[in-house]
Amino acid sequence: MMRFSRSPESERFVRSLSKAYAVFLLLALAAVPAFAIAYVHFFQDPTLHFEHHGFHEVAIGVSLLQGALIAYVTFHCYLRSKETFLYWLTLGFLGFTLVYGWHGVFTRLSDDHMMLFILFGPASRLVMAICLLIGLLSYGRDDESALELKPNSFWWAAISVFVVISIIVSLVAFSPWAIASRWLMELAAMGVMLSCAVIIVMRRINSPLMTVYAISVVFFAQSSIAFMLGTAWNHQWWLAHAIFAVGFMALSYSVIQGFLTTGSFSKVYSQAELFEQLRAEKERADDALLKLRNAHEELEVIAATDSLTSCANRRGFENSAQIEMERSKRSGAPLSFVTLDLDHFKQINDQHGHTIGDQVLIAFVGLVKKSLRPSDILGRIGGEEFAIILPDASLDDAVTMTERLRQMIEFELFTIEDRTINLTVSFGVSQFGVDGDDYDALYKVADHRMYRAKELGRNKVVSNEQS
Ligand SMILES: Nc1nc2c(ncn2[C@@H]2O[C@H](COP(=O)(O)OP(=O)(O)OP(=O)(O)O)[C@@H](O)[C@H]2O)c(=O)[nH]1
Repeated sequence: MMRFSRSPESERFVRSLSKAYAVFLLLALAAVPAFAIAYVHFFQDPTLHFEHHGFHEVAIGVSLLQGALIAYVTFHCYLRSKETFLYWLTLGFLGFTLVYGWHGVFTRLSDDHMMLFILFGPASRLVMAICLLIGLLSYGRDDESALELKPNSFWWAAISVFVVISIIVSLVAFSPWAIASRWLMELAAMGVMLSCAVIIVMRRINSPLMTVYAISVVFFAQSSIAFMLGTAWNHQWWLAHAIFAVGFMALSYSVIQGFLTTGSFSKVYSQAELFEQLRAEKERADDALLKLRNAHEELEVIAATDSLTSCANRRGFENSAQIEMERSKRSGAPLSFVTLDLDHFKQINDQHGHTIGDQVLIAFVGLVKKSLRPSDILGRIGGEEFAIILPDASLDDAVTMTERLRQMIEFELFTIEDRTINLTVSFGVSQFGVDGDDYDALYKVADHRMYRAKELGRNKVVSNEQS
């Protein structure tokens, strides 16, 4: 039966297709107002009006409340993240609210002083657009170390500027440039909002919040087009309000999400980003754990190794001996134990110095290791005393092997720094299960026999009590 299966190529193709479709959806969404504007422009009678002062005042009142609330929330985001972008966004909302308020206040003057009523609309959107643009230019570029909260005086100065702007707008409304300034401000607001969208696209800022932000500014830009095509109270004019309101609410939603998560616009994570961070964190933790384990193992090795000769130290040797004795117990294979002590080593130290003595110990260990089987374990018990575990070796095997070793050492000439040193060693041998059932017993017997070898004149192997 034929089955569909995933292949890297098909996966890549679907991924590219999905990405392209996501871009198309965003573009289509951003362009929705344009369709509505075109529809109203071409199919509605532009003289149709809905002049209702009370409704307008309520609508403006609601948007002012939203503006004030969102300015306050943005301000709190700013207090948390100190991002330059966020104080400009706060200023944008604040400026919009303060200037736009007059548009509502002068609703009932619209019949007699149309320009006084109208001009505050584009003025407020232009103020917001400029703040958004300046903020956007600093988006993600803050030098973390230099982030400092603005003093209170800064905010009072900003409020004063917005009040001054409102006064200027009022004055312009009564001037001969009123109509021209309306067009100029509307075009400027549109241009600045579009510039914001272009910057976001050019800088490839595609975090979820900034995507909503981009759509909002495109909505704002289109609301300016609708305002320019409409006249006060007609449907295009109301539609312009609606488009602006949708953009404003979408932007407010972003701010709320920013506030409820990281308090920052640039540091709000999508689910995908969170998973990516989680994966990276886990990788880091696994890596650290592995390093820790390796370090631990290295430490274990160091703790079980003699630093001078690099063979097992007393602790390491005893551990290995325990393991081998357990193995021998389980398998029933013989196991022998040898202790060895260098003869008259003090004389070597006295004659050649301690450093040469060290070199002799190192060379001695090298020689012994060479003659042992890989399964045999050599350990330095202390000073010039060593021990060997011989797995799978009966007492006879151990004696044969030890005798061979004894002779080899006896005839070896250790050459260290132009000095030739001769060495002999005394050995004591014991067998596991015969001379003792645990490490201490086995060691004690072998050590006793080794001292016996010393007594017998050194350079000997002793493996029983009769010697
Ligand atoms: N160079 C060097 N000497 C060591 C080390 N550990 C112990 N020794 C020396 O080994 C010598 C042991 O001396 P003794 O216990 O009298 O034994 P010995 O001279 O070997 O004589 P016998 O064991 O009776 O044959 C001492 O001089 C210690 O200083 C070491 O790490 N390096």
